[in-house]
Amino acid sequence: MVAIDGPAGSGKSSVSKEVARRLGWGFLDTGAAYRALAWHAAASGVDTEDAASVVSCLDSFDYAIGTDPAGYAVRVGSVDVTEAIREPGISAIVSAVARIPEVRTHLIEVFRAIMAAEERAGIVVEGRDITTVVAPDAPVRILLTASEEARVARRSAELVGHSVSTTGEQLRRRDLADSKVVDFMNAAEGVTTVDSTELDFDQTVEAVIAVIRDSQAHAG
Ligand SMILES: Nc1ncnc2c1ncn2[C@@H]1O[C@H](COP(=O)(O)OP(=O)(O)OP(=O)(O)O)[C@@H](O)[C@H]1O
Ligand SMILES: Nc1ccn([C@@H]2O[C@H](COP(=O)(O)O)[C@@H](O)[C@H]2O)c(=O)n1
Repeated sequence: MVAIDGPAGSGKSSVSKEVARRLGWGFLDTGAAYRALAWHAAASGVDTEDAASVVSCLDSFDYAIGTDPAGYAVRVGSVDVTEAIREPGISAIVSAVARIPEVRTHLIEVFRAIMAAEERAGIVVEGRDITTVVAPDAPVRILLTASEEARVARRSAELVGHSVSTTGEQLRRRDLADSKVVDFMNAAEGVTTVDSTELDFDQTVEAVIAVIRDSQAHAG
């Protein structure tokens, strides 16, 4: 198993997905669950700033996600929310949902169950607290970083019709809120940092695979 953490826009999901595809492994995007819960709470008419109300949504949160890096759907009940959870409106409210302890406890159990059920030879799991909380014993743990400037530029290239300054402001606000809950800016002991600021996408994938190969070689 490979655990990858990092700040918003550092390339966690795109790089992890490609690494998993090349290795023939599964891929788990944990941020999708927090986003889907934020979507579910909003769709249920709940005030996402009110922790008790969000917690009351957990019983009806029927969440499913695939682990095939070639393509996976995110579902809440019978609704495919794969696209909807990427909307800036969800990005704006997800941190308030993710800071609630009961939510984190619940979703960490969901992640561990998905990881345990993976049938491929391994799984790449990415998020904010995978290296430290969800899977601190993972054989390979990586902090994927990039300068704020590079991350804003990459995210802006994806979000057509949004100004760079608005995108940058949203990314900074989300990192600030999220980093009050978990530390994904500094590598914990035993975690290898991959800084992609000066790397293109393919070089970053190669750098992550090199860390995995190195760890496998040392494990014998
Ligand atoms: N090394 C790189 N060079 C250039 N572009 C990159 C690189 N790594 C990732 N990207 C691009 O940056 C964008 C953001 O990447 P991605 O969505 O994977 O980040 P993330 O860390 O999962 O973000 P978030 O936490 O906000 O979901 C994507 O368009 C991705 O293709
Ligand atoms: N392990 C994680 C993963 C995500 N979060 C929260 O979810 C938000 C969305 O994550 P993305 O990776 O899809 O951007 C993120 O901003 C965090 O609030 C988390 O807390 N822990």
